[in-house]
Amino acid sequence: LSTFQWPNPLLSYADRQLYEGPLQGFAKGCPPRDNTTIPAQWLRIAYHDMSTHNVDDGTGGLDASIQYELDRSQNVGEGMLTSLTDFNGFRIMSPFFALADVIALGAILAVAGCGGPFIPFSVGRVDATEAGPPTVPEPQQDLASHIESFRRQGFTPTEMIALVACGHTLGGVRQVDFPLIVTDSSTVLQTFDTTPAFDTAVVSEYLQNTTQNPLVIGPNVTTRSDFRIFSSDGNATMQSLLSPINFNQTCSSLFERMLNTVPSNVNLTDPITEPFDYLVMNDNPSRTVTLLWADRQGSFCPPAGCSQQSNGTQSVLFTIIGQMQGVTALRYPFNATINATSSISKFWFEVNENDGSEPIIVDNGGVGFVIEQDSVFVDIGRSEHISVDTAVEVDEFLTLVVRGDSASASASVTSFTPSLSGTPPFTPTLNKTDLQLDPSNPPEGGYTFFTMNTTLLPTFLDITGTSSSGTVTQKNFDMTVVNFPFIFIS
Ligand code: HEM
Repeated sequence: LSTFQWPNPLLSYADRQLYEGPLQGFAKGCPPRDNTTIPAQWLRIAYHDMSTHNVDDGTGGLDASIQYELDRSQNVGEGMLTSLTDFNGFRIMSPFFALADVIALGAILAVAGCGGPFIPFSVGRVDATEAGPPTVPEPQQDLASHIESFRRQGFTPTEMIALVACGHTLGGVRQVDFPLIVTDSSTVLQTFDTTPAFDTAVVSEYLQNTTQNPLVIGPNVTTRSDFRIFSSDGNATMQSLLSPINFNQTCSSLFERMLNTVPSNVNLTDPITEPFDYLVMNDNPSRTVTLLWADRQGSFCPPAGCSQQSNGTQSVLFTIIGQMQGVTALRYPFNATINATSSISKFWFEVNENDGSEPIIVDNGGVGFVIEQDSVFVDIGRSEHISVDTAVEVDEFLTLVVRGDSASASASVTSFTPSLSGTPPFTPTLNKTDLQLDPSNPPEGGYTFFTMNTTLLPTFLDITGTSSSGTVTQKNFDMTVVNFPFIFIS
């Protein structure tokens, strides 16, 4: 059981993306693409995006400015646009989860997907709205320039050696983009080492002089940047990285710093290192989990009400991150009826292993899971997900029903829709809609009902109700995790 305090939309969402999110499907098993691997492409773009950081004035860093910098020669490469399209395509950007957070998540999944170490995930990045300075190091630059580039990005000369070795254990150099580095035109991509995995082969092959790394042994001495960097301390750092344990520890902590390199006015969360949205425990078939709640007046309700046992269990399918950490979890769903008049102010759980031990109370660190307001919210049960088969196509839309307290005079919804564009920059659309009173749901139980039609494309909604007693907003209603009642019309 964790110390995580609910509600925290950013941490909850980031945790879910890390442990149950869809992005891992492209990283799991280190899958090949474009003669390299998807993870190699994802790791490189994270470094290039971060490369705009300047420690001296606190500007730049991992801020998705890369989406405005793709036309620069230093960002040449098949994987750049493809990776950004991957990240946008999963539609996991949210009002509080920036593209830069998705780029960081991509790098974490990339390293894990190829068998590398876990990198703790901090979130809260902010996307830039324009390009940063052209400060990605390039192979033809000399050692002094590279040392200065890494200093400006916040890394010492020793850390530079390790960071490049950790990065260049994946992927390689493309002939069409770097014809002076990979001169054999029959080679599409020359890998940095002989294994696609995230491992020490890049180090051992370099130290054994068997390396094929074109930035070490390429015919053009000027572009042997890896050679100059790796040998800059007499190979001392490379020798230390021969140990797989040290390699993994060093790469994990340097990548964590790389991903957390953000403009100085951006504050990141503490790192996420466990799935805290759940009770993570071994399976116990005789366990019972009870949901309890207090009414709006603050009292725990009379015997018949305000407690409900879970109706079954669902096992949680963890991503590669959960799998590598060996965690297992069960989710306990509940179906509870709450009296509209007495309503609910907070809820908590009782977990009973039924093995003679004391039941455990899970109450959000003592305060309970507090429902801040019950004036305005989406009425999931009265909303409908409608699918119409027109013989030509299937149209899908939602009829959303919003409940406002009886005095509500008006209600509006601001929707967040991730970019539908095929090309960067991928900027979301915000749309505000005023809601109509819902004729099919007359006022009841102290509530007025409003309705709107929408497509399934928005992912987050802010719902605002205004009455003589003031304005109340339910922020960040996550459309992607709700199963609305489904209606099929043919
Ligand atoms: C002096 C610093 C560096 C130089 C000069 C450099 C240079 C290069 C070059 C020329 C390529 C080939 C790109 C292509 O053909 O598409 C490449 C690929 C790559 N670099 Fe670096 N790099 C540097 C530092 C780093 C760092 C710190 C990382 C850490 C994440 C990194 C990660 C990668 C990866 C993963 C690839 C493979 C991409 C793929 O296979 O698609 N590089 N690098």
